[in-house]
Amino acid sequence: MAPNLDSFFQTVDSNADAFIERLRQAVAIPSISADEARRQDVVKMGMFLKAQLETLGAKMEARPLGKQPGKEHLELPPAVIGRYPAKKQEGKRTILVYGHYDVQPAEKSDGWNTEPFELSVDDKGRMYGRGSTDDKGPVLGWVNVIESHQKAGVDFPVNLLMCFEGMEEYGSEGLDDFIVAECKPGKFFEDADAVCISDNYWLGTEKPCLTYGLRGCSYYSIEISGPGQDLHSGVFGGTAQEPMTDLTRVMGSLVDTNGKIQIPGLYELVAPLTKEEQSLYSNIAFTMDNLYESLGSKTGIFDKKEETLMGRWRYPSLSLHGIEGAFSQPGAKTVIPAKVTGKFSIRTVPDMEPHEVDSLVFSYVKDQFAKLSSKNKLNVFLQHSGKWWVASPNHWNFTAAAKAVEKVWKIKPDLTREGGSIPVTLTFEQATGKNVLLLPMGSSTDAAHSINEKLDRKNYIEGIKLLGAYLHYVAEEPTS
Ligand SMILES: NCC(=O)N[C@@H](Cc1c[nH]cn1)C(=O)O
Ligand SMILES: [Zn+2]
Ligand SMILES: [Zn+2]
Repeated sequence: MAPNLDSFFQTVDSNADAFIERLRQAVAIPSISADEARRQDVVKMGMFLKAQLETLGAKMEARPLGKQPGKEHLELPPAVIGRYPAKKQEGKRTILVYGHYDVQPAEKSDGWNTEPFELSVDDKGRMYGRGSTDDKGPVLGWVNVIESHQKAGVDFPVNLLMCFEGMEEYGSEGLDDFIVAECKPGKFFEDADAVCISDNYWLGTEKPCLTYGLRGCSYYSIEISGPGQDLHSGVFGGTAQEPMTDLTRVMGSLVDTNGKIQIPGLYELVAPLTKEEQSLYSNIAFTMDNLYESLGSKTGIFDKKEETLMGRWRYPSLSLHGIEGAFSQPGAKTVIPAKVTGKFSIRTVPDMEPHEVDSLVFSYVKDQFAKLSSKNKLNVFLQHSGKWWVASPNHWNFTAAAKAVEKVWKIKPDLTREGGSIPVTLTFEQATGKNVLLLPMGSSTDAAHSINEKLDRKNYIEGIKLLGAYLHYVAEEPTS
């Protein structure tokens, strides 16, 4: 029997302003995991979340994850874990949900139209702010679901286990071992029947999706050093070998303008495209205009949607991210940087094994540098890596989510994969041995990681209904 969700939905609608206020408070905490100076804010955000859930009666714990690898002076932010209702309801399914309370860096001077850490809602209901869609909106979605059930007087349909981390945008450091340990018998997550993660996006702006695949991410640094300190280019230019010159040439050799990775052997690690898989792409509701809208330009590599989707989901990509130590301020400083560190990452796909990718990368970078015959020094290393994940959508967890989408959005969802990475997804699948579903709240134009990140009010409020409806359907769905 379909669950009666009317009073829950009405309560979400009548509390919408309070839920937006909750998001405003969360966005105001600059919980940037990549910035050491913001570590206290990351912790503050974790404590904010814990307090909100405790007020609603959830049993919460902030679990320490130890020191940050490579930065032993820094404590990792805690895993905020919880259970709602506090006491297990026997005979009901247990659903484990995951999200992250850290965010990507953001400065107004990057080009934001509004202050990144002040939620700013425009007349079209677009709620701008760092973390609004990635991932504070979806994480607070679960909090709002609990509150709406209480206010509506509706019985909570499942046992909810929660796992919220503060280092996702920095490779989920410390979390894998914690999850594995907590899924063991007698531990916090032992009785999870299925897992749900809301931390990705629709392909366009109109049609919701359920996601069953992610690319992995292997993130590298190339460090090149030479002079003992930064130099005056008038005094030393033409007489010193310059680290930045070497670095840009090595970085420029990694990938071409059309995204083709230049590292020999890399594409040989990729699973071949089958006829069956090839036929899936044309049925996905996605257009080149969806791409151009979210890209903010028409500078896509491919002209066809199928190639674009495959380029995003099932082939690897290599992106250059930045150079630490390089001059990047306005003006015309005539400096020769003494040491520069180039950052790039490779999004990996089935069947690429991260350690095989590493060894191809390291030997290619070393070869390219050797070709320069430079007297400078090279050090190339992996910062972090997370493996790709592809699951089966033929499972009651996905069936329940599809019913919830139809109930809330009045349309059947597309089944999609995603170009981004959520490193712990695979860890949850392996540690629990249960199905993992990605259930996105935001849309393709949300600009996660970019300037002017936003979440549409409609996606937030209907998204809260979707998460709640999913819990009701998943409670009733027969085992598949
Ligand atoms: N919303 C998920 C997300 O943005 N994930 C990050 C994960 C990551 C990997 N390395 C650094 N961060 C992503 O970039 O896909
Ligand atoms: Zn995220
Ligand atoms: Zn992110």
